[in-house]
Amino acid sequence: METSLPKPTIQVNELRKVYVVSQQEGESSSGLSGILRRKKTEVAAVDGISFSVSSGEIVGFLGPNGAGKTTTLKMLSGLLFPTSGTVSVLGKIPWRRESEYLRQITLIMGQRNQLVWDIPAIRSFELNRAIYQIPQADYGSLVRELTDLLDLGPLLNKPVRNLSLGERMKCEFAAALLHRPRVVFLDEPTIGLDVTMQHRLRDFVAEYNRRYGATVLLTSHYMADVEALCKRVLVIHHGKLLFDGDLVALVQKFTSYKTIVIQTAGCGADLSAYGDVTSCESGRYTLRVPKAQTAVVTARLLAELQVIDLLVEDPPIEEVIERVFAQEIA
Ligand SMILES: Nc1ncnc2c1ncn2[C@@H]1O[C@H](COP(=O)(O)OP(=O)(O)OP(=O)(O)O)[C@@H](O)[C@H]1O
Repeated sequence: METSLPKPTIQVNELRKVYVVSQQEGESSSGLSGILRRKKTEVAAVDGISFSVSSGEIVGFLGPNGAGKTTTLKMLSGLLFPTSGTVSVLGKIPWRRESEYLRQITLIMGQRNQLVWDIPAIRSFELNRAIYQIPQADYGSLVRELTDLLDLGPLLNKPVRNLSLGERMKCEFAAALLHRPRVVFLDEPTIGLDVTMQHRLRDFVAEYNRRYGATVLLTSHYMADVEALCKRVLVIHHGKLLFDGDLVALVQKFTSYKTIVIQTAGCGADLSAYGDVTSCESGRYTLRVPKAQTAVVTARLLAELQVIDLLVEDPPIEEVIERVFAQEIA
């Protein structure tokens, strides 16, 4: 008997979004002629991307500024119509904005806030309770659970404008997840936060995913977020998908060298025969070595020098991603 595979939670096919932008043609002496002589140009912000995400996956969506990430997330959450292509999330077409759909998803944007500025966060939560028709019987326990997970106790009754950025983001997360969405779109959720708060929210996303099996699509310029949360990444550049696969495979595919860090007594020696020396501080040399030669060079370093400690690492993920954007495939 043939068994059919479960349908992906998110299915995107040949998705495109073209913005039409009007631009002033050349220099003009009068403002009026500038208005009259406007040229329309098209920007393909998302240019035919296809991917699918299974239930419960946390997928990182990476790309440089202007790559098309936010535009994609807006289409997936129903805020924008696409120019062409199809999307199905939880079996629904997002831009139809059916309430049954909107009740199962959320979009959290680090640079936008949904909490009302002048009133305490708990009042905004109550507003969301009404909007999402959360039964009164469940509401109390949902608020308590999120309050415990995010340590919101002392924050909920202060006007939002008096909260720090990190405190506000924790309340934003709680407000956006009160209706317990099955699909969570996160657009730069930790932007501008200090390292401790980034860590806190990262742990919270992992816990939310574990507890409720939520599917998460995350954009972040902080690679620590991506490394901690996402086994799989999608890389987008100029609206096109450059890579879809495991983060480990991405590192393997786009790196041609390893970094060897050795601790020696001092920095005086010339180690250029072993590889490119990128730095030395207090006897701690960092060398770049072609991937294929790592084992040989490591053995030589240990045999020929007085090495106190040695570490072999992949290049930092930020560097790998830059290579992907530059399409420098090793
Ligand atoms: N409303 C709009 N009208 C015209 N062009 C737009 C509009 N929104 C975005 N764009 C353009 O579409 C492209 C993709 O933008 P988008 O915001 O999706 O990128 P992004 O990957 O989210 O970037 P960032 O990391 O900077 O947030 C950019 O060239 C941007 O200038």
